[in-house]
Amino acid sequence: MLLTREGIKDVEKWRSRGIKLPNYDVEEISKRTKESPIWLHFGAGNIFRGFIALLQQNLLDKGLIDKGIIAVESYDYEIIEKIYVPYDNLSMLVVMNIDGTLEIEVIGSISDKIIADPSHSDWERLKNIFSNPSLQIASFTITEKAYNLKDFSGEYIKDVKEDIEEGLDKPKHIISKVTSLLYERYKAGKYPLALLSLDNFSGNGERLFNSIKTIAEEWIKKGFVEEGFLNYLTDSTKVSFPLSMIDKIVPRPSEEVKKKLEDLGIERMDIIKTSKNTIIAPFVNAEKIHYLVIEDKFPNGRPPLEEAGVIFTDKETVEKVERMKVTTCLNPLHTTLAIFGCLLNYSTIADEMKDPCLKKLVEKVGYDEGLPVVVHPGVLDPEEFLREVIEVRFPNPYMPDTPQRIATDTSQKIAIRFGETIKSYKQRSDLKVTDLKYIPLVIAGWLRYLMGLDDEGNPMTLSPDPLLEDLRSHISNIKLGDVDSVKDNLKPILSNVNIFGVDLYEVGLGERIESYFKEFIEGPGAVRRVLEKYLGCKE
Ligand SMILES: NC(=O)C1=CN([C@@H]2O[C@H](COP(=O)(O)OP(=O)(O)OC[C@H]3O[C@@H](n4cnc5c(N)ncnc54)[C@H](O)[C@@H]3O)[C@@H](O)[C@H]2O)C=CC1
Ligand SMILES: O=P(O)(O)OC[C@H]1O[C@](O)(CO)[C@@H](O)[C@@H]1O
Repeated sequence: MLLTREGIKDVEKWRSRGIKLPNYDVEEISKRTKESPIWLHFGAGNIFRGFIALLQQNLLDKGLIDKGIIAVESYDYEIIEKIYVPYDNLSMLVVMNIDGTLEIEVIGSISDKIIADPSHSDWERLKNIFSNPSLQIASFTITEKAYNLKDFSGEYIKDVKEDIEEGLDKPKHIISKVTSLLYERYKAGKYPLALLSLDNFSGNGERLFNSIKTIAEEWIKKGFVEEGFLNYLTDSTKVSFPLSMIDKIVPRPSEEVKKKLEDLGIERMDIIKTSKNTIIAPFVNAEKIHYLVIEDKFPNGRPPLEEAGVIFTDKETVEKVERMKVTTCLNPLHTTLAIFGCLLNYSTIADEMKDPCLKKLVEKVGYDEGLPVVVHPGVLDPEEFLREVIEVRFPNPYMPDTPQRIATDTSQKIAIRFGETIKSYKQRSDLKVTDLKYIPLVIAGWLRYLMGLDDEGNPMTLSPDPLLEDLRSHISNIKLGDVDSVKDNLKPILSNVNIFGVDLYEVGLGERIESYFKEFIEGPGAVRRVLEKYLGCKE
């Protein structure tokens, strides 16, 4: 059995194996989408295929719409060559239920794919789509770092610098590419459009807006575009940047799932790692539970995604719900498990939840330190959400999620995941920052992680992170077992407002973190001993 448009025509074969097929004519929908595109999605990776495309498939299945989504890849073209082209843009979603059952569904709602590179023939097509009045949404799952125009010293990064100098014709950075494409839309008739960031961080829409605006302003200064373009971008009845909160755990594809699919007779299910480090397969494995809350600001209309379970609401509610998830009830816990999971040599998040120390640590970070500063968003209940994360989602033994995946880019996430809670404690008159014990313990754990040695003292591979070299230049002066070697080496990190959102010494936590760190490096096994000491979790 082949996952291709031809292959899925043998309907009985797929259905007899319990695999759900699109309830619509995939070819016909693809044709209509190309004639009159409504939705482009930048970032053709796992979450797009396993969540966003599923929502559109639900609407297509119900006959509520007649167009799919066009996947756009601006960074890792191998994804398109190896995972889209050979499978006619189809993907296979494998939902891992908590009772071990799998729900398998072929997703046909990705109607076309585009390589967003000015030197590729697709670029003209992309410009045409951006000039088409029918387009309603350009959405993004491109990872948090892709929105950055500057490095930590405040300088434009190389590609951005060159894009600013060279103008609209050959942009390299995704934000310059999108700004250049928006200029096509502006020239074609100032048509409305929603630019929807679905990346997992606070104020995602605002950050997308600010980055695009910065490029537009630089191009105005250079005379490449006129002021009117900026007016178009800043007029929310024309171009909107809705905020969103996205939540579905979509781990990297697992070998076990691949084998199960092959056992069902499905061929060519190989997992690949691209040269840009994307780990991807023709299938996507994911949990069933998901939440998507979006600010309802779509100047050119949108598909009725509420019929697929999306919550549309106002900006304030999205902000609250997003703060709840990203800064207290899910992602800080995930990062906690990532750091200590790597140090203690765990290979799945679910296994970590069986470790009494780690379960207790996430309970402390979530219930004791996070919940007190959460503002109830109304549309979801924080305590219930947190309970579901700790009791149902993280412990799902069938989810092949790894601490190493979540540890990726920690330096980019830590300000939001922990810094926001620290700031809230600082602002509240009834709370003291120095009441925080477990968040500082996790931050000290991250510094210990950066030593690149597990708790036994064996070398471990650190997950990719754009600041890794920089951070390691300080940490590598410190030796496991030599508390005196700490000296002032942690100071440049812990005082860096760009990393934590606050200077941890100024708020009164720097010394506490240093002290936990010193305990963590006392020698092999110290990480486990320190957790036992502070959590009282020794079995
Ligand atoms: N995987 C998950 O469970 C969830 C992910 N998300 C968000 O989606 C993002 C992507 O996640 P996945 O699709 O699972 O990862 P992935 O690794 O499968 O795909 C990453 C995508 O981002 C693109 N990308 C990476 N760096 C880029 C850059 N500098 N410029 C432009 N594009 C770039 C890649 O080319 C690829 O299309 C996450 O960082 C997160 O913000 C949100 C909710 C759940
Ligand atoms: O740490 P990241 O890369 O943002 O991923 C966090 C994980 O948790 C989630 O926030 C769950 O929604 C997903 O983004 C992802 O599975």
